[in-house]
Amino acid sequence: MKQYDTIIIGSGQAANPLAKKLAAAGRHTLLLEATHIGGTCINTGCTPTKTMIAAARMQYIASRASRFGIPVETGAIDLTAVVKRKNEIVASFRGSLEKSLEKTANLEVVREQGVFTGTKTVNGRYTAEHIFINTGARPVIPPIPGIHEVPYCTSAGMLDLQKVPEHLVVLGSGYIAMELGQMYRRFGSQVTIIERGSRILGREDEDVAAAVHQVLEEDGIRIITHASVERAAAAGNGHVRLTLQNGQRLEASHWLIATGRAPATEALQLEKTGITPDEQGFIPVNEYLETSVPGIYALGDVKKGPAFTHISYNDYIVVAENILNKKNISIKDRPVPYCMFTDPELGRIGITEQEAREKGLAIKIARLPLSKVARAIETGETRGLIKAVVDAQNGQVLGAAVLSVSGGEIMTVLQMAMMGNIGYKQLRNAIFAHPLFSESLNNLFMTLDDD
Ligand SMILES: Cc1cc2nc3c(=O)[nH]c(=O)nc-3n(C[C@H](O)[C@H](O)[C@H](O)COP(=O)(O)OP(=O)(O)OC[C@H]3O[C@@H](n4cnc5c(N)ncnc54)[C@H](O)[C@@H]3O)c2cc1C
Ligand SMILES: NC(=O)c1ccc[n+]([C@@H]2O[C@H](COP(=O)([O-])OP(=O)(O)OC[C@H]3O[C@@H](n4cnc5c(N)ncnc54)[C@H](O)[C@@H]3O)[C@@H](O)[C@H]2O)c1
Repeated sequence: MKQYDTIIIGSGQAANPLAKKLAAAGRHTLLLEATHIGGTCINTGCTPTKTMIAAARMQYIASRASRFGIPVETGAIDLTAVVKRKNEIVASFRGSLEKSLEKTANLEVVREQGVFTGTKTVNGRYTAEHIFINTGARPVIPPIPGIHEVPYCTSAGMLDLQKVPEHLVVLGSGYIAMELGQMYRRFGSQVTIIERGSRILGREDEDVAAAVHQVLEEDGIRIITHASVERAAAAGNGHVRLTLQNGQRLEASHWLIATGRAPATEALQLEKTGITPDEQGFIPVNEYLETSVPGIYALGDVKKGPAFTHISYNDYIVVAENILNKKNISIKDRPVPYCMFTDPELGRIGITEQEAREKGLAIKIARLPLSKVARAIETGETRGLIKAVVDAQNGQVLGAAVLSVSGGEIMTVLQMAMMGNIGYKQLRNAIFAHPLFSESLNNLFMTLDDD
């Protein structure tokens, strides 16, 4: 049995900085990774999608150039070149991470799947007092009759296609569906999105989701809501025939399943540690990310909660500070900003209007269409809106949605205001450089000018 101070299972977004930090603090650390160093974010998530979405935006800009007086001829996109650029960027990110882990003293990286064989024992030969589980999540495949007899893709497979799909049908309408659906539409595919709920982006406010819906329809994407696939069957030449619950039939050259992600806990054999996952397989943790077994922690998507890279990274900060610096940092009430990388982007922070009303909070809503923003008009990017939820009593910003070019960056300005307790009246009168998108925060909060 090899004894370590720390074992980390999975090279996710918390694992890598944590491994380096603990090793540097003199703790003999083992990092086990089943496939690629860098986890989902670098290999099949954020990095590759945002790299390819940049190509789709380039195509969009080129296609509109003549409206700006610039004579640009656009043709079919070269998907092979797009994928090659993506592979190079992914390889460079992964390569530099691998190198930095390799040269970390006190750290061993082993390419193995981690499986518990005892409370604090992994793979029958490694043991440690502290064990961190950072194994992430995998796509959920819904139990649709016929699904396993036809070809379908998950998000990872969509990033390696060498030919633009003729007709891409996307199941689901979360971030993956929105980002990849719009990307392939811009690459030249016919795209249909199927959502079982009454609208896309079910967690967002209705007006915000409606604005995204409008953008996608303007881009030529067909969206079918209240729809579920009753069965799937092969339709010849590699195509798939999907029958909806109302009898409607769709023929897809490619079928993307984007119906959510489930925690990667099955292979861990958690029963050997005494940890009981919840009914969806997530590992329950307390506000310090400790599981029910002292010394074992769960970080990132494998625990329940928002599944984003920056949240997993913050999980690392929380445990590193608490263990090494004897702090008492909790994940309770931490801000959860996020950004959906459609074009325009949807930057989000804090509470939605819907959540605030359900809680019975006294709120004011500030709303500004991008068509009223000088910078948006000048740059020809008037699609979208900015919306903020404000505490009616003390004027503090409680949440915001920014559907705009650079919407994530503008949202971050509002996040900073929330972190610094800067109320809407200060933002309304603040001096922002003209003509920035962020300058429109003056106008956004002028819409609340009742005093
Ligand atoms: C298509 C896509 C796009 C995304 N875009 C964004 C984005 O723009 N912004 C954002 O914030 N988030 C995005 N996300 C989400 C983001 O990728 C995750 O939230 C993030 O990677 C955090 O993951 P993690 O730290 O939990 O672990 P992961 O990054 O999922 O890594 C887990 C690692 O553990 C390994 N592993 C699993 N089981 C075992 C085992 N038993 N033994 C050893 N190793 C194991 C896996 O191989 C993997 O390498 C995206 C996700 C997808 C799928
Ligand atoms: N920009 C980003 O930060 C970003 C980008 C991509 C992914 N992610 C992360 O990846 C995770 C997974 O994303 P996702 O888009 O797969 O899932 P999701 O959970 O966000 O959305 C799934 C959607 O599929 C619908 N759905 C589920 N089953 C269905 C069915 N059988 N038929 C039709 N519709 C169905 C749901 O109603 C929901 O709208 C998210 O939690 C997110 O945190 C983040």
